[in-house]
Amino acid sequence: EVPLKYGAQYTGKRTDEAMNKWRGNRFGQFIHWGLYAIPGGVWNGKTYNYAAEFLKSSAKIPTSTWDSLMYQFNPVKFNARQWAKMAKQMGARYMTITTKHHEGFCLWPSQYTDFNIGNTPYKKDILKELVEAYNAEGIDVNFYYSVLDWHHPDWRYDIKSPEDSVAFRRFLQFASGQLRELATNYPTVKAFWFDGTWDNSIKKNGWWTLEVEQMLKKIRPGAVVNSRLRADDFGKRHIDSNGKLMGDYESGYERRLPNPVKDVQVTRWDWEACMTVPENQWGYHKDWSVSHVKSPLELLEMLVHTTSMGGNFLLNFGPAGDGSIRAEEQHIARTIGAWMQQNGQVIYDCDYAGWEKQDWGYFTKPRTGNIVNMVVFNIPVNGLLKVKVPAGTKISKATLAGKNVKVEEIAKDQFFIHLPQQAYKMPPVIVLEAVGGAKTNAQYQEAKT
Ligand SMILES: C[C@@H]1N[C@@H](c2nc3ccccc3[nH]2)[C@H](O)[C@@H]1O
Repeated sequence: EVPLKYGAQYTGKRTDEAMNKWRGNRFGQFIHWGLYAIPGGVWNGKTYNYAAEFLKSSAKIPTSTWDSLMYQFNPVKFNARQWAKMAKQMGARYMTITTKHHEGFCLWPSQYTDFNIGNTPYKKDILKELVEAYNAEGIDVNFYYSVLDWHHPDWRYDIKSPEDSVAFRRFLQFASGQLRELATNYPTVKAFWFDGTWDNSIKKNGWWTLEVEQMLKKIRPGAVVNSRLRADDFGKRHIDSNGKLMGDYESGYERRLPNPVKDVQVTRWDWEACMTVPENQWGYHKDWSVSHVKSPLELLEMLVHTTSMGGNFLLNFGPAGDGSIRAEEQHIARTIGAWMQQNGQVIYDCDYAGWEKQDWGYFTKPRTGNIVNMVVFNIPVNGLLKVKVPAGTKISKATLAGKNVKVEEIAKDQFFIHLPQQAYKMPPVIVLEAVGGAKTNAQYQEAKT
């Protein structure tokens, strides 16, 4: 091991109450909302198909022009309570909001920059409205914060001169101040989701990333911080030079999920995947016809896949500039919500079962008891669902929607589960009572980084 001052501060999963709640939440709503939602990917009559929140760069818009969008921000259809009710109905247990994205515009009245909601026609503190509305629905609120800031004159992509060092040190003070005010003024915040931390300027200031993590946890004991913030003494990010995860959970899965067979080592720590509905749109884009738009079922399968590997799934919504939620996203919330209403118990507080992944779908395991859940996405044509279980496991009971289903042993540690013949519109859940059987030795090598 190399001695590190700014590397991982601990190893293994946190087991304090705040982290157990963060882990058990399992399903979150990501919200990307900022000035980029006003043009929605279209500039001077031209549609840019790249991510809408990058329109400033894809349309090569000067900062002064982009920043004047602030004077147009007046979301007349914004209703925080309606958003929160929709998220509740979807079954989200937490919500992560972009307090400030790469453009540098702040959804809260920051004392550290005028480029904030207070100087828009809307004027009011949108962040406060959202925190209160979501907390009132029993939904935890986490803050996304982009360190990368296209607006701030002291931002640097790299440090190549003494002037760069002086400017960037001022920038880091600015960012620390903003984070302090976010942690202090919104005391119910539960976690911080850092982004925009991949540039050399941050890699060369790993000390600051540890200082921020420690400051936030001092102001908000129990706060959860993602690995994406952190760089160690040598600029290694997420995982330090000794192969140890920094921060409280691994946050490298952006628009992709770990493979349930090849990437099973991800289960050794907490992690979260964030996902767009189109191929690559986080902010509102007027034209979703240019790429595949994932169906509610595709997204539900990703949620179950994530839970089955011990991770959290953060599904993105990009509200329009007027504060409305587009029809596709409302449909997703309703459809997933209907299934979660009946089956949330196989997601919330559930984890990796340690059983071998099979083609029919995914296993999840509640924290306590000898239950293993099967979420079936691929229904066998003959109605006989073949299940392999760890050596020596006996299945004492199997139920589908509370009714017993026949379990027929067909070989050592292999069973047919007789599925009721019906049209399955949504994935059925089979609850197994399983006893005995050694947990498959899901031990894995420490990551070699
Ligand atoms: C969580 C996601 N991360 C941001 C992002 N910025 C990027 C810059 C370069 C390459 C990929 C990026 N994703 C996206 O805009 C979104 O906020």
